[in-house]
Amino acid sequence: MSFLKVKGLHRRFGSVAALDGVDLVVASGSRTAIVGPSGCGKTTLLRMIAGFDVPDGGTITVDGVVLADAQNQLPAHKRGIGLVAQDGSLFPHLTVSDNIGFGLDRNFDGREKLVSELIDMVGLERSMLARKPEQLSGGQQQRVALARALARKPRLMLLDEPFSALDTGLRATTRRAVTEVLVAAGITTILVTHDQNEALAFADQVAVMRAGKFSQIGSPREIYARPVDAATARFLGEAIVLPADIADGFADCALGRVAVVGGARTGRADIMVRPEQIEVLAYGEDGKDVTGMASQIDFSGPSYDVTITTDAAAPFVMRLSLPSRNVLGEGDRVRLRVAGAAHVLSGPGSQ
Ligand SMILES: Nc1ncnc2c1ncn2[C@@H]1O[C@H](COP(=O)(O)OP(=O)(O)OP(=O)(O)O)[C@@H](O)[C@H]1O
Repeated sequence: MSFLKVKGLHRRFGSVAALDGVDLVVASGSRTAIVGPSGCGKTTLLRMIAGFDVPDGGTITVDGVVLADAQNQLPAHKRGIGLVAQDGSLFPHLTVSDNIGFGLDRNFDGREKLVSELIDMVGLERSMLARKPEQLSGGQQQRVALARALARKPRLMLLDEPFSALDTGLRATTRRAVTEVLVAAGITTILVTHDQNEALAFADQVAVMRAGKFSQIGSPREIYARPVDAATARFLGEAIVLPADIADGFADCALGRVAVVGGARTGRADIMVRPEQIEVLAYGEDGKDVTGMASQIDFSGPSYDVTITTDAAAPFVMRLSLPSRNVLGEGDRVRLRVAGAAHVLSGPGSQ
């Protein structure tokens, strides 16, 4: 069931079209991740939904109620939407307890109990309630910011790169903890992130933004395996894009004859395979496989990076990361095979 609907949203700042016709539908209780390069409009969109900025055109509705359109603007505090920003934005002079309870009525009898429940919910010790934010780690501060946003029982939670200031380990732990809390509370959530792995791991719907609009919206697997174009493919991970001749469900390309998905497309088109689909096998005579040579080996413990150049008259060069079980040597010969199907990218010139 759709919960949030954004339709035709526009916002200009001078000559910059920060939002250039954004459409988005978010289902009740779901998790959406918005990814896209810096400056593409992600924060502007969240600020519009939260009610901190006003669109030039388009509509935002939640549960069938219009929050913003050309005529109406529901004030931010009446929208029932929580926002957790990159730095948590805690009040430095207030204790953790007062930060969490900030939006609650001072005279509300159950205030202390609710604050204690919220700190439990985000997995922090109650002994931290008396501390000031500066006495907490970055990850703990983000959990307090989440508890503060949850205190107002939001219908929709907006997370604007809330984990980006944390180092890799803490980032994954905090993300998992926050996801658990939001899922348990059944709160519809939108996460903005630069980190494609984070987006794919967090969301049931990923929306890829480019220059003020979404280039593709879909499930993490769909977006990863079936990107609309090469730019979207590369934004979500390493991609090998190569020209091919397509007929009868197969593509003839520099990696041999590869099965394709993507409709009844025939003729010349670009195809994409993910590097993990490339099987690098010991060299040997097998007329079906493409052969090549290894070079530029960078060993980094569990895996290593290697450049493979195919043996064709017009060689195809690709950089792969392989597990360190059998590290290839400089100049080693290999056979190559593509596991699974390649994806046909849409349109000419999608490279
Ligand atoms: N208040 C403002 N005044 C002028 N330009 C603005 C304003 N806010 C945003 N912009 C511009 O609008 C565009 C979109 O900005 P926005 O902050 O939404 O991008 P973003 O995708 O969130 O970027 P980042 O990932 O770097 O945070 C940018 O070109 C930005 O410079």
